[in-house]
Amino acid sequence: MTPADQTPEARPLELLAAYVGKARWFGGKGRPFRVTGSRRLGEVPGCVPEGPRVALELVTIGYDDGGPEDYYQLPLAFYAEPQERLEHALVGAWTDEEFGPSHVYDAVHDREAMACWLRSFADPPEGPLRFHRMPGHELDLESRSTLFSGEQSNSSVAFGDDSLLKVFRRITPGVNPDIAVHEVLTRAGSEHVPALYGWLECPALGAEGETGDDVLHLAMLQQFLRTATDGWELALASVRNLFAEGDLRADEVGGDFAGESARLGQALAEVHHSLAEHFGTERRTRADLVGLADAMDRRLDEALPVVPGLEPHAADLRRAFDALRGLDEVVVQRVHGDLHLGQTLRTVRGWKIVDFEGEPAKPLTERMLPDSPWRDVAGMLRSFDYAPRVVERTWDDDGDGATEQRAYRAAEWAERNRTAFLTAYASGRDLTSAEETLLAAYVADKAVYETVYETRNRPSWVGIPLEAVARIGVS
Ligand SMILES: Nc1ncnc2c1ncn2[C@@H]1O[C@H](COP(=O)(O)OP(=O)(O)O)[C@@H](O)[C@H]1O
Ligand SMILES: O=P(O)(O)O[C@H]1O[C@H](CO)[C@@H](O[C@H]2O[C@H](CO)[C@@H](O)[C@H](O)[C@H]2O)[C@H](O)[C@H]1O
Repeated sequence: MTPADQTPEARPLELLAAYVGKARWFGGKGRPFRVTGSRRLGEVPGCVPEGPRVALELVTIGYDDGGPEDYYQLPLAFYAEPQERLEHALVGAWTDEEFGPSHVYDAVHDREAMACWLRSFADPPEGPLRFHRMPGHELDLESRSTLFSGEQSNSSVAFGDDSLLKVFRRITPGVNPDIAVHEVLTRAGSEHVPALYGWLECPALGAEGETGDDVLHLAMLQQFLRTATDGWELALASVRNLFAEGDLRADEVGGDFAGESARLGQALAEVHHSLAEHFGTERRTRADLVGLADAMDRRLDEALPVVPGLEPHAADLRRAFDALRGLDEVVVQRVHGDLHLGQTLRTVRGWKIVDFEGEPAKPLTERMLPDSPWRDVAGMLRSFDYAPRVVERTWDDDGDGATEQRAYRAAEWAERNRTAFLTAYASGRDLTSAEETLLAAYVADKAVYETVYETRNRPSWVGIPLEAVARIGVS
């Protein structure tokens, strides 16, 4: 039984489709889709008479290309009167079965609506929406919400500098890995993740007579890291520093990032250690490694029609994947699954790692499977490649004729930081040849994933992973 099987209610589905289609967090971009249904998961309690009514909708997305349906969460704020301040977040106007004639807005943009969530977390009410709290933190009910802007798969709302609510957008029945990992690492007292304060869930199945213990995890409330700076932004600033100093090398400029990269490598090693300790490890044999190589091959097969520029490099990529077939065994464990610099935050207390949801495009069941920690390392190595290439592309050169020199220095920055990160991750030891093979395959696989991701989301950036793919054959 899936959320689609639940009783549909009359909703102006085309208005919901128009809103979803242009949202950054919608992962179905580039595919023909329709909203085929919408179910009300519940009303957020904690609202006040002078404010909006807030309800959570689960919309079902069907794809005309025959792919499986997806479910997306739309938290909606219902007002009897139009709200000029929320014009940018308007979903539409209709007569709601519960709330009557309404002007309806995406609730994450609305402070009045988000205050209802906070009150519900502070004093969890009974009802279909189940607000859970972790012990040890008193929520600041006076804090005002601010929606994070930017390129994200979910919607994150900060409550002052006290807490951060991540509203999950694509919903899969079952435990959300981000919540599960934060819960375990918070209880273990890990220094490298923001503490989990609570989460929101509801039963997966609503219609009468249905059974099953699946839940829908809808949102996660966590510690707001008030001194945090995004690792991606720090890396970009370091590259800009380097480019601004025409004659200096990466290790000579003030903004050298290698020390941070090394600390980040150490932080990731510690997180992996905690995850292994609390979720356990498993051994995978040669047959599993063949399965892994097959999966990478399949991902390439699926990417080729989407990104024709991959074709000339397909043989080199497959060679990197094939090398896995010669390995005897690998130890797997719970990992991050989609690690890049944008998932790291530098605070006065060191590096924190966030967003343990895995790759948004993968089915949840796959994202929860144990994997090699080298997948995460590969993700970071790819990110150290991205940062200088992004700056290179947007650098206002004023016709200085130094394009080639910049490309050389970009490569130098990437290499310096990759090495610092990797050396610290491995505590200074050399990688075994099996580890090198694994790492090379994961890097190649990640680059393939990125070519598809960029084609669908930021087509002008597809050259970045494509150039990396092209380098795989020559290294
Ligand atoms: N606990 C936190 N405190 C402050 N900022 C955070 C925290 N967690 C995440 N962020 C910021 O919010 C952004 C989005 O978070 P992330 O978990 O990556 O969301 P998404 O799943 O939408 O990609 C991150 O890039 C980071 O800058
Ligand atoms: O952060 P998300 O979980 O939404 O991850 C997706 O988006 C990322 C971009 O925001 C994307 O990362 C790619 O671009 C980054 C620079 O913006 C770069 O640092 C990463 O190395 C690169 O993979 C990620 O792949 C995607 O899953």
